[in-house]
Amino acid sequence: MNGGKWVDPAPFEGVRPRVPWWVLVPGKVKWIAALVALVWLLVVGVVRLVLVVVRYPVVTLVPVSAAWCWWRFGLSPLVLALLSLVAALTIWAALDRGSFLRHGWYRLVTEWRRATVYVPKWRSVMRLADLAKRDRGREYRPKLRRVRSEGWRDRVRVEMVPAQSPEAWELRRDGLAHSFGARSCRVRVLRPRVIELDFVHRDPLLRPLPVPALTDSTEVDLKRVVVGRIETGRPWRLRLLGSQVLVVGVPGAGKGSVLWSLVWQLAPAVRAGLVRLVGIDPKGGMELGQCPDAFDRVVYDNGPEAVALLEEIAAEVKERAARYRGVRRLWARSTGEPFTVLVVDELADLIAYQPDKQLRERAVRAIQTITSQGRAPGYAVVGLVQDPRKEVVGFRHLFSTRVALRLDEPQQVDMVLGDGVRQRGAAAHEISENTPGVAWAKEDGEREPERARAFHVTDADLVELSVFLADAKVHDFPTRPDGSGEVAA
Ligand SMILES: Nc1ncnc2c1ncn2[C@@H]1O[C@H](COP(=O)(O)OP(=O)(O)OP(=O)(O)O)[C@@H](O)[C@H]1O
Repeated sequence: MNGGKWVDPAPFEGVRPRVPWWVLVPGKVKWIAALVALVWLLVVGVVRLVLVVVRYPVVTLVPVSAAWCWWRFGLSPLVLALLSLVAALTIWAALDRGSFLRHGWYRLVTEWRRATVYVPKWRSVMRLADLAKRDRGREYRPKLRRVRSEGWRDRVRVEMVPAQSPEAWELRRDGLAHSFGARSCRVRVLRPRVIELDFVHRDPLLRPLPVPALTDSTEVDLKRVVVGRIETGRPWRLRLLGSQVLVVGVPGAGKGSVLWSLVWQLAPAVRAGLVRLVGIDPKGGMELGQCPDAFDRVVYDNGPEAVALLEEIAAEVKERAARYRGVRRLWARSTGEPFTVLVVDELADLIAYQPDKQLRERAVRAIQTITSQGRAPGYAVVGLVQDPRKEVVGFRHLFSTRVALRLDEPQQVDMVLGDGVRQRGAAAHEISENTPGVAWAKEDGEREPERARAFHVTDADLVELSVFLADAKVHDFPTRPDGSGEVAA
């Protein structure tokens, strides 16, 4: 003892044995923890198994069913079942190829591509493309979700890592396409944190589309006029009511086909007087002169006559707008007034290349009035242009629907479709010369642009259109002198 304190005469100097903490946990708790861990492992295993079956239903369920069939009934019934399956699939493919591809073949392709392309390469591509991030020793890797193959493209759903934006993926589109063996890659945002990558393997718009048959039905929906087909096979619809349309493309890109597809679909309504077409063709009638019967009025010039027509329409727009003010917000059939579509081929000839400054300025003012105020009173402008530069169409923003056919430079795509749309994949400057009529279209307010092809309206179709739209004429047939009315053979 030292002043009331205990002093150990011989302190223990050996290494104290270190026992793991769980040794100290009471036995009962250990048993419960082991049970919970076992159940957890079991649940994880079952969930993983279910996920594998959900992701690869064909390659898991078919062999498992075959094995069960063999074990239960023997080899001969199994062979018979497999032959019946092949026969059923062949009949299905022969009877309805579309549904066989969609629900049968593409499912198999989906599983194949997921298992052989996306899963094996995902981790390394994400790391090399700098899309996976490390923080405090933990790796944050984008998650590969659902894969769907549609033949021409694979849709790969991805859950981004925190703090990642779709722009990071848009910047790496080319690298991703090469890494996963696709021709191109596009990025679409589905919802917060989830994007879908389209890996495109071939162009579904390679073949020209014939125009549909002309009908007598005047029930054309001016908000969704079908002018062709989009990549997925659905109709390509252009909005005329409540919108202004700008179509841009280099010579030979197929601007004419977009224009005539519109006119073709409007033809029954034009014939019934529900829609009025007015045209200006500064190329002297090279384009609109192919079917003048479609137009209520048409001017083949970019001079005073064309400007006077524009000013007349601008005045009509103002007058109708004044009448509608406070009564209705948007034109409707019930007004009894025709919906007017002003078609201007080579818009730049009127508003940029016209050498007379006064005429040019008057044309710009009139077109600006029609595009900015024409929406509500039922006036739509369809402007066709080869060159989208600012000096040429300084008020591109007034056109709420913009169509970019084949263009020369990437900057032109930005000018037509707006900033950032090309980065998402709308590469109008990469459209092939061999596919005229293919375009990227974008409506204001919609994030994603659509790739589509307009109907191919041939010269023969235009003759048919002229006949359809020409006023009914009564022809006098030669009659016999006796007045019997029979035509001599
Ligand atoms: N949708 C289409 N499908 C198939 N071929 C098309 C299509 N559109 C146009 N073509 C063909 O491409 C060629 C050029 O088309 P078009 O004259 O319409 O181009 P454009 O852009 O109007 O040219 P320009 O500016 O010189 O008038 C024509 O031979 C036409 O037959």
